[in-house]
Amino acid sequence: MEPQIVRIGIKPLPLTSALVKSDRLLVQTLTKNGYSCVLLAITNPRYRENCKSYFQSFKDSIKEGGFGAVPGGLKVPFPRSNEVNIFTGPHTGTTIGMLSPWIELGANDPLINEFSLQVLSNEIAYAQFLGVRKLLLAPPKDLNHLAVFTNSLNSILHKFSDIEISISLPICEDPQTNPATGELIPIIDPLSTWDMWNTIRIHCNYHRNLTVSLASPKQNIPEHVVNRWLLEPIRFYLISSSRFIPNSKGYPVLNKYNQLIIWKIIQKKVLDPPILLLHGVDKESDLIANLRNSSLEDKSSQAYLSVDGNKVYLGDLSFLEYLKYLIKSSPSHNQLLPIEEFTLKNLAMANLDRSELRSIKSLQTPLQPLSENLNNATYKVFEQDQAKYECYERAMISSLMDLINLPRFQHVRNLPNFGATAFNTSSLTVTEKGPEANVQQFFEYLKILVIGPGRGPLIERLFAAIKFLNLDLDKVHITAIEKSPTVMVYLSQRNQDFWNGKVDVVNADVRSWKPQVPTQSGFHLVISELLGSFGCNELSPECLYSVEQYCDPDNSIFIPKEYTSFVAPAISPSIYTKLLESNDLSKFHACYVPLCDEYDTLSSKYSKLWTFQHPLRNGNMKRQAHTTLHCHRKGTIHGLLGFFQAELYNGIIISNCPTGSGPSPHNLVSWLPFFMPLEQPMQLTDDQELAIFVKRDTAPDRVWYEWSLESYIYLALPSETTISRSSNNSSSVIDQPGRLSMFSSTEQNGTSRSSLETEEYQVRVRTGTTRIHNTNGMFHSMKL
Ligand SMILES: C[S@@+](CC[C@H](N)C(=O)[O-])C[C@H]1O[C@@H](n2cnc3c(N)ncnc32)[C@H](O)[C@@H]1O
Repeated sequence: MEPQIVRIGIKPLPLTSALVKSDRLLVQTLTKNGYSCVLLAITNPRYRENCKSYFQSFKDSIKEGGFGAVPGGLKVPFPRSNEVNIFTGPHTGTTIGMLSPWIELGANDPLINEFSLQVLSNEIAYAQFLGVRKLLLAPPKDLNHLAVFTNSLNSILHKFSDIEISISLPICEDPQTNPATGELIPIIDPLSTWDMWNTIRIHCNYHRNLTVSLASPKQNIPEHVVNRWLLEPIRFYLISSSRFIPNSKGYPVLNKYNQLIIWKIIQKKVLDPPILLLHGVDKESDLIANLRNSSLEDKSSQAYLSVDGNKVYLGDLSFLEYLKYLIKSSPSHNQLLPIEEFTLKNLAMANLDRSELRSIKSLQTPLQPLSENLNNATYKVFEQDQAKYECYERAMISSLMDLINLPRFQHVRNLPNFGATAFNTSSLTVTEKGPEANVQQFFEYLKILVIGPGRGPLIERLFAAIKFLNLDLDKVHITAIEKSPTVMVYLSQRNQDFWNGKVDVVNADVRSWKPQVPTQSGFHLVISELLGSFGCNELSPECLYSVEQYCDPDNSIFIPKEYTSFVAPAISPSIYTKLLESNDLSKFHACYVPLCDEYDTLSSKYSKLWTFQHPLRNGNMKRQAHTTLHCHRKGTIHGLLGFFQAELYNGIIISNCPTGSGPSPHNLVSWLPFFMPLEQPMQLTDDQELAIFVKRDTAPDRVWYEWSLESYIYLALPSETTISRSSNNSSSVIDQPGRLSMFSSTEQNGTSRSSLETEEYQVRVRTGTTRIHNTNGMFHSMKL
């Protein structure tokens, strides 16, 4: 799929539409002027008046007990030709429909609600007839009856299965000004509009045809609000002309924060970018237009249309030109993490079908390099991660230095003139016939084992490290064990062509491999990269444990030396929707590698689960961890994101934790996170605690993870209340085993129990829980 071109549309003023009269002429003229689409109201004020008077007479007849005058008898008239704004024609392909904002879909009065639903149904049916498939709907007016609104909306979504309804909302509440002082009052809940959308979407069970359209903010808004919206299906991003300011030449420009939001949205949503929708640019009284009209000679950017001899103002095209410039300059204002840029670019080039991207097919299951052979393209993608190989090379240099400082390996150091020829690793020239020729037997080889070299990038780096240290290659013996027979063909060729056969390349599974010659045992350095997104999920512990018997447990060095798994609660409505649409509950019990534009963590930190250190010394590969995390912000958790951090050697760290969990380079691109979904999303309000349980379990032939969550709030209760409630066991919400976890803040400070009678207790109350997922690895496991 090619990266999608960002489109710019326009919402003309109702007056402009009325003056032009022909919707076809208006849409075609505006698209000729450079807009991709035009938003028009489906019906006009005449329809509103007609509907309202029908409703009034219906209500009157109910009162009078007239014929058929029961609420069920309401039948709102369908719009007539003089009551619609859009007619058939080729232009409907570039027309977006706006549903009437005057209806009250959320009215608690059943009659008004039914009336509104019927008006909406009529408008949608007409839009469907025209082939206008994307419709914009105004937000609910009465937040106290949101359920009424969503119930009507839900029935509409089910009735019109090919229509997309986009609810328009401000990206964030606008701050109010204190009328007395004129000062801005800070926004209490910057996620309030997101919260409204989230409720609507949950009520409608993540319906695929329900999207959101966001209005750009008046003031700068917190970054976490933008990030939250980026996970949502944003169809239109509305930009009012009032958000623009004139630059020094009088041209309209956006301020920095509005520019950044647009760049972030179009970059992160490059696979399906929203349409940028300008409105208000055809206001005759527009400040910027007036300013420019008076200061500039050039009026060429003012668009007009001649209708019945009159000039109708279509707006100032410099707004459109500015947005085009913003889109064009987006690549030089990168808002993405290196891994996001890398994977989105690869995805955009992968020529995926659009519907595939939205389906469960786009959810990859994690690679299993142990049980499946990777293909050439996958290895090539790995090899693009220069930062990873640089870390490995540094770890190799550092570990080799430590080894050659040992008295027994002094002889490996420094050969006169060595390095002049032998370590040109791209055409390695070794003078001996074979690795053991000319080498006196009393020398101890420095024996290095590379496990799973793939196409050889780690071996290449190993030669670079040896060259850097100017070691005597004759006294180094390198064995490489690769289990995939297919990549072995490439690796053997590379060994002959570039490494002069210096590497003893073995095609075997390291777990069943046995050394054939003395140089193939007693390894001093073992290098591998069998790490998955969650650390141990590519079964590195199992593979590395099997070679410990051929190493010196006290002196051998393993790269990586250790790796730790982490988790964080994940927000991912997009993955949840895909899993839901699969109609297969078992899919909620498998693990995935998500696309990088469809997840975020709800907590700012990650919870550490477990660590594998090499050598392991014992064969216990089972692990489990029960940890807690604090979530400051509200949100819906759709799963857990798994990450890892690996220490390659003495402080050289690699990790895929996005905000870092240690001094790892920020530009690693190999590992997206690991995703463990929840069958039932979990709602959290602000400042809740999350308890996470994850287990790594094993059987002789496989390894799997199980996971579950619980959420808690802390309540401050006077001590008497706490004691009486818990002593009579009347409350099931108070954490019963947690009577141990009930604690007094003063008690923690060392004050005696007897002095606490009137103190406050903090009680940890469980507010939610999930089931245990993937019990006994029934749905997902990694084959051994
Ligand atoms: C993640 S890839 C890394 C490949 C290479 N190091 C790179 O950076 O491109 C893991 C490699 O280890 C190999 N492998 C996995 N388990 C193995 C085992 N038990 N024995 C030998 N090779 C194994 C796989 O075939 C694959 O080539």
